[in-house]
Amino acid sequence: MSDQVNNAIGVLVMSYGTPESLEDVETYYTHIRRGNPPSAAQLEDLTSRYRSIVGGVFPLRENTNIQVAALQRTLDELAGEGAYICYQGLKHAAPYIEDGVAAMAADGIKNAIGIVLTPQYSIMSVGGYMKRAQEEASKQGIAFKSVQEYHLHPELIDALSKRVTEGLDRFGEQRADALVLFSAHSLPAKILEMNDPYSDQLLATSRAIAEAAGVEKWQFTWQSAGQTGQPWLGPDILETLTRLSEEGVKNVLVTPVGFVSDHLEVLYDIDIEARKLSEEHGIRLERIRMLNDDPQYMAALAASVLGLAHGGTNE
Ligand SMILES: CC1=C(CCC(=O)O)c2cc3nc(cc4[nH]c(cc5[nH]c(cc1n2)c(C)c5CCC(=O)O)c(CCC(=O)O)c4C)C(CCC(=O)O)=C3C
Ligand SMILES: [Fe+2]
Repeated sequence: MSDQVNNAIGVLVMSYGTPESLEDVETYYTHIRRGNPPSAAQLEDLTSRYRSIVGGVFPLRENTNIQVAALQRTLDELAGEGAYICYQGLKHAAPYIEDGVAAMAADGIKNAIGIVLTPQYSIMSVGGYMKRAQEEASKQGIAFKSVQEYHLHPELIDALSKRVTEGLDRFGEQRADALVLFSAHSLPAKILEMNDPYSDQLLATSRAIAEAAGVEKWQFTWQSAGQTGQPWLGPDILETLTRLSEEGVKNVLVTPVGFVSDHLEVLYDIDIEARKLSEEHGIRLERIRMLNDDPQYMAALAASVLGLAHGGTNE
């Protein structure tokens, strides 16, 4: 098959990946740790966090599947069936990024575009996905371009601002007192020395949503930092919530801007861990509904892919 040219453009849709099952957590965690197996205590800690969010199926796996299928439908509608073919490529689970590119090659695809299911660029995060995809594409003889970021796409901002409005409405009479707390996955603080755009892009997304939703009371905080012995970007959401409670804040709408799915960092780190601390501090914590396969999110992804296909360049 691979000697036959396929004129469709391959779209490599990349996401973090999640274990297949609770038995698979060790393999997954070892991959995240670049081949170093976790200690028994680290493994138990991660497994127990998954146990508290997983009801048979791992939410991120299902949500990535749903997102890729919805993006395929959106591209079919916009460009005609067969013009673009989506493939999944995961960072830390099968089908890995390299598997996705190899599947394109097996189908005879010669031109491909990569896009990651997170809106902001960072050398350590999106840059890592793109490097692996580009390397495999070169090996397979596929011309590859990548969408670097889409953190200010109007459809994305509009979709998120609607969710903020809807989340604030849940506070009822307390709505005017509620504070919108934007959050994103922390990264090792050494990215600050690399001139990385990550934090500026996260703030730009947050500011644009606040403006679109007419929100005046908002802050940004980090979440889900790793324990590596090195400093990570802060303040962490748990510290921020403690400080807010000391300042008398009683109603907080957590709005993750770097995540687009229901998964561990949302369902555990916010919904269980941050909520528990908030309750102890007398804060009512609500969270926006995640985008998952929101049609406007799909429109933002599709427009980014089509923009690059029609002559846009890698930045
Ligand atoms: C920037 C960023 C995003 C957002 C952008 C993107 O989506 O790419 C993200 C998302 C996610 N991170 C996830 C899970 C984990 N990340 C870990 C560890 C790490 N994350 C890092 C960064 C990021 N991570 C980093 C620098 C590490 C340290 C190790 C390393 O240098 O790579 C660990 C190890 C244990 C722990 O630290 O808790 C786990 C289990 C899941 C899946 C959840 C599920 O399965 O439902 C998702 C969506
Ligand atoms: Fe992570």
